Amino acid sequence: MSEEVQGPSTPKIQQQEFKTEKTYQNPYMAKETSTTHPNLPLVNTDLPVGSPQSLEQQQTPLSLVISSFDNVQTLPTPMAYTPPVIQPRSPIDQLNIVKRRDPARGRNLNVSPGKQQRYLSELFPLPDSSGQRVSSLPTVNEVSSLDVSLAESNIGRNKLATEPGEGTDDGILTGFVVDHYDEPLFWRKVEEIGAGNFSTVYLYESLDQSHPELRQVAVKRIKYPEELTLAKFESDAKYKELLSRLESSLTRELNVLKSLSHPCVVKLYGINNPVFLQSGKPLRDLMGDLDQLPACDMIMSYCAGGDLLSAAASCNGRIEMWLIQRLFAELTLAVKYLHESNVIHRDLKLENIILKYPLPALIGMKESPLYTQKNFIEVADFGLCKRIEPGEMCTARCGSEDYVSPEILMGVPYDGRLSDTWALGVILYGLLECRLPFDPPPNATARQRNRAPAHRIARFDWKWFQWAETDTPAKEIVENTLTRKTQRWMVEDIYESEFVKEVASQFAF
Ligand SMILES: Nc1ncnc2c1ncn2[C@@H]1O[C@H](COP(=O)(O)OP(=O)(O)OP(=O)(O)O)[C@@H](O)[C@H]1O
Repeated sequence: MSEEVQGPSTPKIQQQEFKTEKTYQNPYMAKETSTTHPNLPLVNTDLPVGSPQSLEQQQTPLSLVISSFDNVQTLPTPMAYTPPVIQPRSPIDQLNIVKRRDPARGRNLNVSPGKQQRYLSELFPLPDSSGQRVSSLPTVNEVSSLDVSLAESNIGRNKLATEPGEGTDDGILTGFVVDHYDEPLFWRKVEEIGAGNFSTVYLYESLDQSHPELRQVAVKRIKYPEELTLAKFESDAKYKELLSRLESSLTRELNVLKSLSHPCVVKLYGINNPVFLQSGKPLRDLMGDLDQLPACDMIMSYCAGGDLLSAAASCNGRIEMWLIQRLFAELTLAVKYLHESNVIHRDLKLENIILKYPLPALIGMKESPLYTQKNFIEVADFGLCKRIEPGEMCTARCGSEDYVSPEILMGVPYDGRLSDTWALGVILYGLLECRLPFDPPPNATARQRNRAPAHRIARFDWKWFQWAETDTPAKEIVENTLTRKTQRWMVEDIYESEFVKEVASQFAF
């Protein structure tokens, strides 16, 4: 082990067998049984670090081998995780998903954030599911609170046949401002600005000048899973279940977005069809007798700087510390606001932090009065969010795998707020170290590179590399978030930290 590489007190965990015999019902596949996996230790995430039990766990034969990394030029990331041929037996090994890499992202960044994250969600499968398998675990019922059926109503139905953006492909979008459904507004498509697993995002410009704030908008067009676009499955019970899951997920995203108002959270300005905001089952209401799913275009605030992952990639991950502090302070404010509003995000990651302006413009604002007056970021992508009751635990296993907390991986009920702060720790580590904490270490052996991040996450197996010898107030945030849930900081603790408080107290927005 290289002497100069010192990490936080990453526990080494005794290899134990899973005791659980829980059976998970996978709605898309045959029943799978979770039993013991020989290679995966049981991680008791409730043990305080330093406790006798925890120390006992450290006496593990699975010691992490860190050899010297003198010759490391780039940080390796496996292109794909090939699951073992054996029957999956632990909750983690049920995460049978393929990693995709977006070649446009992070091309020049010798850090592993330059990849499209593996995605796991039990809520609904990926739209282009050809090469993807979505982990689907204990079924949970996270239905939308909105349960208004507009089946009897004709609102919006006449719009379907002439859906401008998609249907006629003339690049003109007709939309309605939230809660003002009597008067349509029109936008012209400019270009595609982003794409995720569940949507494509476009820049649109207003065709009239009546609403200056709506002059440029980001339009998020939902991609439907292939299973729903193939009409031959329509009679299937499976199709109906999938449609209803997608619908509740979509309405949840829309209704939560509609209720939020914070400078550092993306704004939902409007929608191409009011039914999406008025009905609890808009897809079924709008489909009617038609054999196609209705286009769903969310009209949102536009962030000209793109996402933080791409921005970091564009400067080879070298973002100055003042800017990291500034961006992270805003992110903390946004998440604090969400949690105070009883909303958990569940998909916080670099790709979902979007910059209001391009990076050079943000850097140029450092010395300007705008520095304290304008927000730099918005948090986007509420596709996996959930409104929770105080104290409510979640069971849906979802998120992007590199950012997902150990308790979500292990399949135990989890506090969504603590899983969000775990993701904040991953993000801050990523910005500081130019790699994600649970990527294979820079000097990884071939065996370590083939191991999925999930295995390292379950062991809290991360280390400082670039920051091993240097101190910064940012480190305490990472060390107190990438830790066991019983010790993990809530967002209020992060907000109170020196690193965040120093900057956040200056904001005038
Ligand atoms: N309001 C916006 N302004 C500018 N760009 C945006 C905006 N919203 C999204 N984008 C871009 O589009 C990308 C995809 O958006 P989003 O994450 O909402 O889609 P998704 O399909 O839900 O993604 P995921 O696969 O991560 O769930 C973002 O990473 C970002 O680059």
